[in-house]
Amino acid sequence: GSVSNVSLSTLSSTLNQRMVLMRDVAEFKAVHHLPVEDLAREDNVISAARNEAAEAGLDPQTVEPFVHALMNASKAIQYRYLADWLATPQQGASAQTLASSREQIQQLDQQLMTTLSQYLLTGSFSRDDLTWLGSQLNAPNLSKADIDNLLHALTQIRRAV
Ligand SMILES: C=C(O[C@@H]1C=C(C(=O)O)C=C[C@H]1O)C(=O)O
Repeated sequence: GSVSNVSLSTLSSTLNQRMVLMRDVAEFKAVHHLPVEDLAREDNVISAARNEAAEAGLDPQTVEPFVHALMNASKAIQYRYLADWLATPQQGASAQTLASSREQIQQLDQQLMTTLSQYLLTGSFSRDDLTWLGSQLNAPNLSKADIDNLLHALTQIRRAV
């Protein structure tokens, strides 16, 4: 129905926005010699997402694999940028601060949970919807395997009973 079509396109654009932010995150980390993986931050992202999921009427436990898949894709995107920049260094880099990127990530994650909850009101993910969603994910440096992992994790998300 039209409600789920709207939710699905919101879902794809929110996911794209989150993954496009990874260029700034990678640039900041490159400039400041910070590692891509930050496990303390990942713990915060997971617990915030669980809270937002519960708030939005989702089963928080079913959201965790999806958030993990999202963070794996986010790290893979950053590693690919860093690898490319070894051969072609960035000139006059001017990324926003990591704190500001993380604020945006937090808001996008909240948006993801409310959108997912709305979408799942009308049923579970159909094969066609997953195919369409996969075709819309177009952030630079996102691989086919990253997309497959994300889509698989999406199908595990349930509304709270
Ligand atoms: C995006 C970042 O890089 C990695 C990916 C994270 C994410 O996708 O939320 C969180 C922590 C890092 O392991 C970050 O450091 O904020």
